Amino acid sequence: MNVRVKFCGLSRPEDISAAIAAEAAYVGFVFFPKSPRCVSLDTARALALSVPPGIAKVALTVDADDTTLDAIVNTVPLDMLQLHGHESPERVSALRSRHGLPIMKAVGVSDATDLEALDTYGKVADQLLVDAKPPKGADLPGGNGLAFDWRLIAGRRWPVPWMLAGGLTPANVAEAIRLTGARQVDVSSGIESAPGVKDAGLIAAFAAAAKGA
Ligand SMILES: O=C(O)c1ccccc1NCC(=O)[C@H](O)[C@H](O)COP(=O)(O)O
Repeated sequence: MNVRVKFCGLSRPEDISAAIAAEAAYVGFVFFPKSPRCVSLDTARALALSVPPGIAKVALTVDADDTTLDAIVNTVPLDMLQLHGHESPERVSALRSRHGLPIMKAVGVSDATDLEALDTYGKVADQLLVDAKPPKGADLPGGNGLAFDWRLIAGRRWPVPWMLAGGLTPANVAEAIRLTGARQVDVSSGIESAPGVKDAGLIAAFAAAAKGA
């Protein structure tokens, strides 16, 4: 299956090289100060400028205010915004108009009651990121390396493209794709040798496993 892969939380030139070699469809830059993957505007700009055409550059933010988002969008050449906080459907629509960029809204899933939010955001976002819900009290709203029960979304479809995320690794991504029917997958922790440190071997292995699913 031709599965499209997003590598999230890249922070070094060698991460971009590994993502290019692995035929990434998307690369993600994290702008969340508490994250070990957080990049400065200057770093993100330099990395984004090194990404060849055909790979979408995504900025990940968490309940960011307009000033912060304006600075990101005006500094970093981007193709998409990923909203990973509690942004309302109205905020998603407003940011889509304000920045003229497609919006991917992350929705955390832990049980069936979380699925309604996917239907709601599927009406206003350009893409959905179907992620694991962070545990209560977690420092990070995403990127925790935790998976949810993929059977919850087996056979589910939404009116916009969607991406599966949460605890994916080279070892489990093929099974996750088989169970959910995902055509796009997103990974961060599962391609790291330590928090925030991407590993080129794991990036290659993840892409091979996803594309071979
Ligand atoms: O990666 C972070 O540090 C992060 C911080 C704040 C919000 C979201 C964050 N990451 C999201 C992702 O990298 C992924 O989109 C997704 O949550 C999957 O992450 P993982 O389970 O680590 O593969």
